[in-house]
Amino acid sequence: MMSVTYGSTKKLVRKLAEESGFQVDEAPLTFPLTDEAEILESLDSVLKPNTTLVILDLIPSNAPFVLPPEAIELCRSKAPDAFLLLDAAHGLLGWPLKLSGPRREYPVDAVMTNCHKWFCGAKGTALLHVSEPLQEWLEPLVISHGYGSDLPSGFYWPGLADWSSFLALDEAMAFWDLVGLDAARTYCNYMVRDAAMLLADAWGTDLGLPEEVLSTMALVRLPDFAAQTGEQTYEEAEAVQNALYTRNIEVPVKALSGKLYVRISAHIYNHLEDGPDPSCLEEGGPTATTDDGHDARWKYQRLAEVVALGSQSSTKAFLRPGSPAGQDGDDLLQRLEMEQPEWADGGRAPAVDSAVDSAVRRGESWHGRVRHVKMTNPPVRALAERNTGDAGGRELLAGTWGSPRDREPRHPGGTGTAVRRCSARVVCMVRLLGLTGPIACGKSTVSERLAAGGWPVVDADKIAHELLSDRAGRVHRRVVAEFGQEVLTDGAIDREKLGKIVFGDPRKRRKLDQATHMAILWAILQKTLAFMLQGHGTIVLDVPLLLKFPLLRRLCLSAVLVVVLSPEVQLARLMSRNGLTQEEAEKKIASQLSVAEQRKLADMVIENNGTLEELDASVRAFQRAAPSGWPLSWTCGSLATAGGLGAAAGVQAGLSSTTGCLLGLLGAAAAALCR
Ligand SMILES: CC(C)(COP(=O)(O)OP(=O)(O)OC[C@H]1O[C@@H](n2cnc3c(N)ncnc32)[C@H](O)[C@@H]1O)[C@@H](O)C(=O)NCCC(=O)NCCS
Ligand SMILES: Nc1ncnc2c1ncn2[C@@H]1O[C@H](COP(=O)(O)OP(=O)(O)OP(=O)(O)O)[C@@H](O)[C@H]1O
Repeated sequence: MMSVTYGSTKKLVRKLAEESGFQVDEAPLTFPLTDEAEILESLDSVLKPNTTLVILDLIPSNAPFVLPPEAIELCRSKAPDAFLLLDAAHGLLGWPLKLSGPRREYPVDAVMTNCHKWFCGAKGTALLHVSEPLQEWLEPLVISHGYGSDLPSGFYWPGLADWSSFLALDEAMAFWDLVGLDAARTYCNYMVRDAAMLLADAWGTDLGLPEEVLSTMALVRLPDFAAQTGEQTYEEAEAVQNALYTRNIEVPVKALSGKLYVRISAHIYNHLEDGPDPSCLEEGGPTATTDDGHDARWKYQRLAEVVALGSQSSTKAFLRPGSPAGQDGDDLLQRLEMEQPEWADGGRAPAVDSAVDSAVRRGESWHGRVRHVKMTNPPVRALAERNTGDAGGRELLAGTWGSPRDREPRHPGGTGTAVRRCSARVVCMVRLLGLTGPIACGKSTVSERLAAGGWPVVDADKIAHELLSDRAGRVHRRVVAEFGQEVLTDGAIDREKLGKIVFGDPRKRRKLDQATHMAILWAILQKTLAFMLQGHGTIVLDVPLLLKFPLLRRLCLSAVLVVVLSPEVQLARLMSRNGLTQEEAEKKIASQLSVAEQRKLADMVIENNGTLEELDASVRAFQRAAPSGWPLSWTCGSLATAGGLGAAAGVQAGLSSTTGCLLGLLGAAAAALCR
């Protein structure tokens, strides 16, 4: 391990060493560190061929540099048999930690990290990843029901575990999908470097680490205090840290190479004015630093000021803030409060406080409140909007997905109302999400992912194919009657032939629509009802020509998600997927509404110009951020409308007109009552 390895890890290793008699070597480091090569040299000096265990911090808490990936190669070459363990406690935001796959950057034997720090999960959540060949070494601390099955099962049943923190991780992941981890990291990095410079300038000192190894934290050397002599120790660091704490400043102080350093951090929930404008993320690097004197950086200013004043007084006075003014020198806190009254109440940024208060007043649920606070925080909102990049993203952030009723207080009438409302929701809760977009935009690709995330999909294209291929069916009959034998191959409708006819001719396309659309709608309703009866809460209706089904769109759907892409990418993907010439592909595209027109249908938009990985991230973010639950009246409205439409379709499908009319009337009455 290194001299800066985390304190509790060191204690554990030393205890194990005492018990088993192995030797512990610490790679020494001298601060300030000027070059990351010093880290490698230091490691090189302690690694031996018979080293059995190497524990490295990805970002050591005591000296937060990002471990150079070459350190892993070095360990592998100098200590080939060692078990390599990476402690990535600060890694889930600090560094793009890749555990597997060809671009695995830290190919170690095991990685562990908490999820509650930078990742914003609940306390008690963590991640342990062990490389496959070594997984058989791994034993849960408690042997229980799952033991002996596959590896994860062995860990699942340790007894009276409380799963709530673990389950809440979904919320954290959805949050990061929205905000974008890479952008967040960059934002924090600029902010922390900015703050570190400010402090070093104010104190006339230097940084403990070179800028290029910083992630979301930095070390800044404290100025020497008046009576300070010789090497500074851990105890002195602790005393200064406590002295700052009593002045409403919470910052870790470290003693490194005989000097004291503060470790500062930046997270995205820091108030916008604390750091750079998110425009620093645009190409060309950092632009705006907040140097215009408004209350930007007030926390850092305050730290700078308190320490600067402290360093002028005697160390003794600084360490005894409670002493009355005049005795033992200055009472710093009193002086500061006179000079900067707004600093006296210390602590939290006012904007966050008021956001929490107003959310609580509105009676939002815990999740809603957390999301509200996170999303109304200016830098978080700016980053998330930048990440999702469209009005759809903003809708999600504002939590307005679905009916405005979702924003009402959850349980205004007390527990009884809450329970009644909940049971009504359990019985009737269903959301029908329309998924549409121009040809080859990626609807099927998106719906596959939504289905993998647990939302069943009704696929209109697939329904159309099934209807066309049913030789005994009405649709088959009507199409053959309309287009003749020339669309058949071996007695079956040949979609390629039919496509060639209709995609070049709007009149023929209309004929095909007339022959198919009612039956398609009917089948959509049947399949949707089947999914509803199976108890699904959200059902996706993948309907490419949603515009042609206005009743379905307006009356039944909770929201419409449109997948869009640029015309060039669309053309390329269509040609490549269907093996079409440019002319054929252009004909198909021209037979539909333009991308711009389809956008107008959208309650939410997913852009699909990027890679499949990017699409994955957008879909996951969308799915996680979607609210659960759907107000009863909307569901009744949807059901009733579905009933009405179903009746109409039923007539079309051959039921008696009286039955159809009765069903339709019932549906319409229910819809009118409920909406
Ligand atoms: C024309 C047919 C035979 C072509 O079949 P093929 O297998 O080549 O294409 P596929 O069915 O996968 O459709 C691909 C895409 O073409 C577009 N498209 C299909 N039909 C139409 C149409 N009538 N008008 C405009 N665009 C259409 C949609 O974007 C669809 O996603 C087939 O699409 C069809 O039967 N269409 C009529 C039924 C319909 O409207 N389907 C869309 C479901 S809402
Ligand atoms: N982000 C992406 N990167 C690369 N290829 C993609 C991406 N998204 C979709 N594709 C590919 O583009 C093609 C069209 O996607 P898909 O079939 O999902 O579109 P669609 O909207 O369902 O098409 P249609 O309108 O014909 O039903 C497919 O070959 C798919 O694999």
